Amino acid sequence: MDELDFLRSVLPLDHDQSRLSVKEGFWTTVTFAQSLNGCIAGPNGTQLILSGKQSMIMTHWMRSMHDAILVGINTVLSDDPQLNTRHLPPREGGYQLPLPIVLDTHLRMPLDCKLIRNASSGIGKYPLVFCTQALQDDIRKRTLQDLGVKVIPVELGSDGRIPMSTVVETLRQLGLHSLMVEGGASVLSSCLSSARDKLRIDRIIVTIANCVTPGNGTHYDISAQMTRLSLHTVTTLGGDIVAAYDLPGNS
Ligand SMILES: NC(=O)C1=CN([C@@H]2O[C@H](COP(=O)(O)OP(=O)(O)OC[C@H]3O[C@@H](n4cnc5c(N)ncnc54)[C@H](O)[C@@H]3O)[C@@H](O)[C@H]2O)C=CC1
Ligand SMILES: Nc1nc(O)c(N)c(N[C@@H]2O[C@H](COP(=O)(O)O)[C@@H](O)[C@H]2O)n1
Repeated sequence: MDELDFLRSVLPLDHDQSRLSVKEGFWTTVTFAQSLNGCIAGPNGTQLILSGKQSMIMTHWMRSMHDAILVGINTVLSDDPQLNTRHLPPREGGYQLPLPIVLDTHLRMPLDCKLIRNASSGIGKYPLVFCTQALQDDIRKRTLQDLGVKVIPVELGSDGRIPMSTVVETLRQLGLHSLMVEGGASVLSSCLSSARDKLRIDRIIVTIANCVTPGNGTHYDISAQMTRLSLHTVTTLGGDIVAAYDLPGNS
């Protein structure tokens, strides 16, 4: 099985198998890469390239299939990600890029981050940033908006965070139909925790890279009880294991 065969077997794709096909509803994929000892980043959130070449290409194909891609602000601060599809083979017309979504409660997004720089150079979409309602009239909001960033202030949940249900509802209202959640650790924790009540997760896709990572690496964690997922499909890509899971109760 290659990267595309894997994705065809785990995602509901359209007739030409290039995009997710969920016209009426909304599809959420949660995905991340981890080392064999369960780390998604190094100590203090230092970025680690865990995925091998093939599983990284699989992630970029997955990006090209979703309408939006979401990360937490710490991921932007530590990795300065591009969230694009640059590892895919060049083709005429390029690939549709997902809209970058950042959960940035206190609007800490650097004005010179790659997401903004790429968009202003015409090689990416301007990110959509969710922040607290308290920053509705803040100068930081206006500064980001002046650069082209779309900022959406929302009421925080009882945990002081942006509720994932509000994010999904907003994306639906914007006419988007699919979201790929890429992390980091806190976002994965809150998504996998809130899956029990508000956020419907349709597929979890994990790359288990063939590496062990040193030191006190970064893990995600959930405080709720143990949950057994159901294994949908598993394959190997290069030296990595790539597995797709469903949450219990999702049909
Ligand atoms: N291996 C992988 O696949 C990935 C690894 N990472 C790694 O994760 C690390 C960053 O993880 P974290 O520090 O945990 O930060 P994070 O990227 O998950 O961002 C967390 C921050 O987002 C904001 N936020 C607002 N609403 C939230 C909500 N509902 N849930 C969670 N956060 C919310 C808060 O300010 C919170 O502190 C980086 O080192 C990065 O390299 C990130 C993505 C993928
Ligand atoms: N699939 C995957 N494998 C890894 O080894 C990773 N470190 C990540 N990290 C995620 O990808 C983002 C970087 O994106 P760009 O390469 O800049 O497009 C990083 O911020 C994490 O979200 N993913």
